[in-house]
Amino acid sequence: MSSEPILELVGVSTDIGQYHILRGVDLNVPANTVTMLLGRNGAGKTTTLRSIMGHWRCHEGRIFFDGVDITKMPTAEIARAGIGYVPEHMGIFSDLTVEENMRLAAIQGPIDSARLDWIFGVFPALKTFWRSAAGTLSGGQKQMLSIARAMIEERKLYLIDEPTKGLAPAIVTTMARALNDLKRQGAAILLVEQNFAVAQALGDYSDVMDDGRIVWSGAMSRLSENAELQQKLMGLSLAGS
Ligand SMILES: Nc1ncnc2c1ncn2[C@@H]1O[C@H](COP(=O)(O)OP(=O)(O)OP(=O)(O)O)[C@@H](O)[C@H]1O
Repeated sequence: MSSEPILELVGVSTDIGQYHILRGVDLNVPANTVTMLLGRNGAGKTTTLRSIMGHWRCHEGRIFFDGVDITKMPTAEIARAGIGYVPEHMGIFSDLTVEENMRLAAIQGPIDSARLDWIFGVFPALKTFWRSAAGTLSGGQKQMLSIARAMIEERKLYLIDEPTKGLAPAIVTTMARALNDLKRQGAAILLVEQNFAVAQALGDYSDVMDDGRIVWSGAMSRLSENAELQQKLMGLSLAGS
């Protein structure tokens, strides 16, 4: 890979209760790239993101972010170090307004108005519903708010779990544009995404998981050109899914 990794997992193993979910994950995310984390349902993608954030604690292995060992750091400190996390189930506060959700997400202080204008440009609905309770937004708007919360301050790395799941095509396009903007600003993104058109359009690299391990790693273009490889790694033709 061309650039130094901003994130490096070395032999990360995580148990949930009695189950061995991650079994020695080795993963590199190069700076200023989009790395796709792919694999069948239950392969361990969400558990990998949660282990990076310290929501699950790995019992073996090491996690380095920007050269610093974050393996045992408290989650809040990991976030402050510069990782934005967008969980699969949104992570927004339904009873609070859009504005309050955004203000709470700005962990370094007041919201930067230029950055907020950029977010309103990408997701105009958030401006329209600024003073509405987040719980009253549509599914797509909630997903936009969830991503916008992570975008409100500059982060070196974003971990984003299935941002387009269940969204209408027009909103998927908006979402993809927002992620592209983040990358153009110099961020790295580790993205779990089942929509192959999105994965193909955004991904520079791809890591495929199976049964708690990375089983293939390489340029996204190599995977998208090779239907046989997709079939072998994921048991399905991604292009047809
Ligand atoms: N809280 C939990 N308790 C018990 N098992 C869990 C828990 N969370 C996840 N698992 C199990 O860990 C395995 C990996 O789950 P994970 O959510 O990381 O997979 P995934 O690759 O993200 O899949 P999906 O696309 O379905 O979200 C699965 O077998 C799942 O059932």
